[in-house]
Amino acid sequence: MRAVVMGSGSWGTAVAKILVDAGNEVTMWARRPELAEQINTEHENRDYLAGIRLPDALTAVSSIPEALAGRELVVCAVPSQSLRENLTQWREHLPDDAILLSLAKGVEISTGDRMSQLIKEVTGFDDSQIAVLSGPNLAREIAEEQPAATVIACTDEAVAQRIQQAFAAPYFRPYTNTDVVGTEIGGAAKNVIALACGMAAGMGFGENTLATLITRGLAETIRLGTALGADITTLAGLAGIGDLVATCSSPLSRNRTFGARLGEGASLEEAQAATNGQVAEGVKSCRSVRALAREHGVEMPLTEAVYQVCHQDLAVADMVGMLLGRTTKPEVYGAQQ
Ligand SMILES: NC(=O)c1ccc[n+]([C@@H]2O[C@H](COP(=O)([O-])OP(=O)(O)OC[C@H]3O[C@@H](n4cnc5c(N)ncnc54)[C@H](O)[C@@H]3O)[C@@H](O)[C@H]2O)c1
Ligand SMILES: O=P(O)(O)OC[C@H](O)CO
Repeated sequence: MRAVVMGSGSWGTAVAKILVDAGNEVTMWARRPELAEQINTEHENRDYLAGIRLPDALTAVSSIPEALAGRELVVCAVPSQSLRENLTQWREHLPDDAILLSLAKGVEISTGDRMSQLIKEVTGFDDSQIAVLSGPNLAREIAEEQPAATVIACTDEAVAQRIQQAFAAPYFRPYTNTDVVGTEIGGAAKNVIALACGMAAGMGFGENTLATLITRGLAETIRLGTALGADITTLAGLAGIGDLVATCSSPLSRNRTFGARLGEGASLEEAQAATNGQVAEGVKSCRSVRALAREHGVEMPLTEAVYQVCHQDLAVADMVGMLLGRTTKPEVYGAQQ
């Protein structure tokens, strides 16, 4: 396919490399002309993926009209809270028959929109032109060509299969799914749970605590997802438990790392400063995921606790008492408890 990746952060760059390695004609859009120049001449993106040699065939531009002209696949690789603002600028230059693929794992704070909903609102495109990609995909590991898999979700299965073909590289195996809601909710919710796991690790807790947070994090993700119409099996797959395990366990995760800094005693501002401008989506999305849960009458205690730490000055140490002091319950998956 003739593809463009709009956004040159760590995941956008890794995805552009996958698309080239899978045999597509690919360009990237970078906001900063000097970054586009670096990719074109030095074949490296030092700010986000230092040390990774990018394919010679991968080009970059900083002009939006030039980036989008004649593209069949437009990959949206900017953070979720900035997608609306970016897409609004891209809109008039999008080919009418393009397929838009979202990489962002978040829920918009101002509207509660998932990314596919936001894309539909801004572009007016048909659902069959809107897809999402999500899975256990830490950018650096994939840029190093470590084997991994992902999910491409679109309500139109044939479109999902077309994108699947475009992403099939020797080290990257895409699966398809028509459950866009489940795929998106899995990606957004796991960032919040990864913050909680990081906090636990930062406080010095071990694997029992981590496994408990991952498992109960999955339980609340399933409750929210199914309340929104997701298929529970999506959340049992790569875009659910798969991504949850990778993100909650890996020191490469920005969300887990952010949480760990808080658990070690850093303030929110100090943890933010340490990200070097890279997005930890869960810090913002804990607000919108919590709002969605409340709107749908779904209990999400871990998300609530992370929200209170990030936005209501709850001390990380007090989070433990808040979670363990809840009333006792049976362990049931899919129920509203
Ligand atoms: N990095 C990963 O391992 C990874 C993997 C899977 C999914 N994701 C998701 O992909 C999305 C993009 O992540 P990333 O890792 O590439 O992010 P990043 O922070 O590394 O880069 C963000 C990119 O978006 C650009 N951008 C454009 N408008 C922006 C704005 N208004 N504010 C901030 N940045 C703006 C930045 O210049 C930068 O090129 C996120 O939703 C993230 O959760 C990331
Ligand atoms: O670095 P994070 O925490 O944004 O996570 C990256 C990916 O979403 C993992 O699949």
